[in-house]
Amino acid sequence: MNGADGRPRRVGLLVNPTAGKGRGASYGDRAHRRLRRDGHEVLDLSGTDLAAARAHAADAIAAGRVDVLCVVGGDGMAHLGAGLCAGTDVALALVAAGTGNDNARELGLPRRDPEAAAALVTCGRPRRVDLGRARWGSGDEAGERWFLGVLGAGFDSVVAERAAALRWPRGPRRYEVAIARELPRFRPIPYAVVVDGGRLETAAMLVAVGNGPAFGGGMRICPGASYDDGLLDVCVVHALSVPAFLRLFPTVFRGTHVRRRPVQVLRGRHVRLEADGIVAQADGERVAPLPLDVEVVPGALSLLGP
Ligand SMILES: Nc1ncnc2c1ncn2[C@@H]1O[C@H](COP(=O)(O)OP(=O)(O)OP(=O)(O)O)[C@@H](O)[C@H]1O
Repeated sequence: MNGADGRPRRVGLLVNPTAGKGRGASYGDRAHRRLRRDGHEVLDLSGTDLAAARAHAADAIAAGRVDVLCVVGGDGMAHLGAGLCAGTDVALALVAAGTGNDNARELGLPRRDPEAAAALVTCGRPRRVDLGRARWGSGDEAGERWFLGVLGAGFDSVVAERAAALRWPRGPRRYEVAIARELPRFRPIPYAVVVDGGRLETAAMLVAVGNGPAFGGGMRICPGASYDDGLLDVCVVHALSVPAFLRLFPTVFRGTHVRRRPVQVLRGRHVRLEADGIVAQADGERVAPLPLDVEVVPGALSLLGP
C-alpha cells in the first residue's frame, strides 16, 4: 500500500500503553488513527510486556514485513525501537508519550502531539543518526545492547536499581524515595574509564556515556553530545561530598556542570567502563553490570524527523 506521498509504507506500530503514566494507550490510538487516515498499512506489533513487543517487532522486521517501525512511548520505547532498527533499512518514527522523552526533545521531535509525530511517517525526512552499542561478557554470557541517548553507570544507575526494587510508591515518586535512601550512604565509586585507549582511574560519583545529551527527564549530562558526530561524550563526575554533589545537581539541567572542576568530559569512539557492583542503564533501561565496552556506530539508524 502507498502512503499519502505515494511512497510505500507498511508501518509496524509498537505501543507501550503504560508510558507517561498511562498516556501511551491513548497516544497509541491517536497515532494509529492518523497512520490509517494517511493511507498506511498498519501492523500492530504491541505486546502485553516489553519482551512480547520486542519479539513481535523483531519477527516482523526479520520477515521484511515493515518499512517503518513507529514506537509510542518514552525513552524506553525509543531505546527498544533503535535497537530493533539498528543496521536495517527500516526507519524509526518516535511518538513521544513518556514522562522524560529526553531523546525526542533533543532530536527536535514533536512531544505531546501524537498526530504530528505520526505524520512524520508520511512527510518526515529520514535522517541517519549514530547509535551507541554496549557489549559485555564472553561466550554464553556475552550480550550487546544498542542505545540512542545516554548510558549511565554510577549514582544514577544505583538509584534506578533501588527504585526498581521498591514496591511503593509507583511512578516518578519512587525515584525521589530511592534518591533519599541512597544519598546518605553513597560513596564515590572506584572506576577505570578507557577512552580510545587512554586509561583514567578515578573515584567518581558517576560516569555517563552520551551518544545524545540528556537522561533522567531533562538532565543534560553530556551537553556537547551530538547524534551525528560519530563520537561519544563521556562525562565523569569525580568524587564529591554529598552537599557538593547536591549543589551540582541543578546545574545538570542546564548542562553547565561541565564547566565545574569536579566534572571532566572526554570524547572518543570506544569507551570501556569498569567498576565493581555497578549496573549500567541506557535510555533509562537496565543494561548489564560493568565491565562494558561501548562504541559509537555512525549512521546506524534511519530516523524520521521533521
Ligand atoms: N506493553 C508494554 N510494552 C512495552 N513496554 C512496556 C509494556 N508494559 C510495560 N512496559 C515497560 O515500560 C518501560 C518503558 O517505558 P517508557 O520509557 O516507554 O515510558 P516512560 O518510562 O513513561 O517514559 P520515559 O522513559 O521517557 O521517562 C519498559 O521498561 C517496560 O518494562
